[in-house]
Order: sequence, then C-alpha cells, then structure tokens
Amino acid sequence: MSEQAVRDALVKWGRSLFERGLTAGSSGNISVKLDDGFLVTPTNSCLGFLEASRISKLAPDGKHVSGAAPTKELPLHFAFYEARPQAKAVVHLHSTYATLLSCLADADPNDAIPPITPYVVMRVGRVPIVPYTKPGSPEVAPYIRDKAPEHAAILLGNHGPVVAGPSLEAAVFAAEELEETAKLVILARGLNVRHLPAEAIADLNASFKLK
Ligand SMILES: O=C(CO)COP(=O)(O)O
Ligand SMILES: [Zn+2]
Repeated sequence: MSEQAVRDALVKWGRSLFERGLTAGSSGNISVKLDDGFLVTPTNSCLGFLEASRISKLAPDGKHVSGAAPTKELPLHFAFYEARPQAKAVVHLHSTYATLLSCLADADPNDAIPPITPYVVMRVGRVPIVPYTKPGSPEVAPYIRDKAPEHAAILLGNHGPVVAGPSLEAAVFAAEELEETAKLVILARGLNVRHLPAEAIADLNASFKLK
C-alpha cells in the first residue's frame, strides 16, 4: 500500500468511525506503521474531518517529520508497537460502552469482556483493564508493554478502548467488535447469560488465530 493510500484509508476509516458515533468531538486517535515510519492522526483533530495532507508523519524513532502536530497519545501507540511486533495499526476510541466498561468498579481487570459470542473471541480475545493514567502521559507505557504481547485489545481505566491489528482495517474491525460486545455485556447485566463453552473457545482460537 502506498503512503498516499494509507493516508486516504485513515481519512475514510476516521470519518466512518466518527459518523457512526464511535468517538465524539476530538477524542480518539489512530496510527499506522509504514516501512519508513508512522502516520498518526493530529492532536485535537476530529476523526470525522481528517485531511490526508495534514496527517502527521513520524520517523521510525518517533520524531515528527511532517504534517500537523501528532496525537499526544504517542506513548500509548509506541508501547503497542514495541511490545507487539505484528501490530501494524493502533486505534484508540472513546466509544460509549467500552468506555463505560473501563469505568465500572466491579469489572474484572484481567478479563473485562466475557466470551459470549464467537466474534469477540475471534477478533478481540481476552481484554484486560489497565489503571487510569492522564491522557497523553508516558505513565501508560509500562502498563501497555506488560499486556500487549498477549492482548490485542486493552481498556484504559476510566478512559476507553485501544486496539492493535495487523492492518488498519483489522484494528478498526476489532475496535468495532469490542464496542458491540461491551454493549451486549452492559445490556445483559443482571440477565442469566450463557458463556461459550471452553471447547468452543479453543476451537475458535485454533481456527481464527488472533494477530
Ligand atoms: O483521545 C484522546 C486522548 O486520549 C485525544 O487526544 P489527541 O487529540 O491528542 O489525539
Ligand atoms: Zn482518549
């Protein structure tokens, strides 16, 4: 994929996520790893109105090369790329239900999303919650480096979801699946929900290996 095609894909997916209400205002940020560095959404930009030519380009060491000033969440994104070499894109949103789940005092910090449907097992896997840190703070990095080798999706405590994928499209799909499953989990609170049996989860994991 050419750099221009990646820029156009960032505009397309940013608009799509924003128009479907998956992150509001200037919240959320997206990065994509290139052969010669990274493309990242500018800080304080609305994902619905990105401009391809203003997207920030960074060198492989994270130095700003061109475009508008990058997202303040670079420590979050770089911690994922460091700990998860197969990651080619990282999507951070403030999507409503996943964010609500990140705020619940009784959510399981090791397993916030129970395996209730096959797609959450296939696309998202087990989701931990890391402790709250200030948006943009480098203090998030050790928490992410600790979890990212085993987890493609993480909830930032009292903040929202962050998901890595082997492509921009895969990371967006996983973020959407995480949001939809968080919605089911919240709506099902108090109901007697059946979880997938362990054998079904093992079969899904063997058939659709998460990257
Ligand atoms: O979601 C955000 C912070 O967590 C948005 O920050 P940026 O505007 O710097 O990308
Ligand atoms: Zn955020």
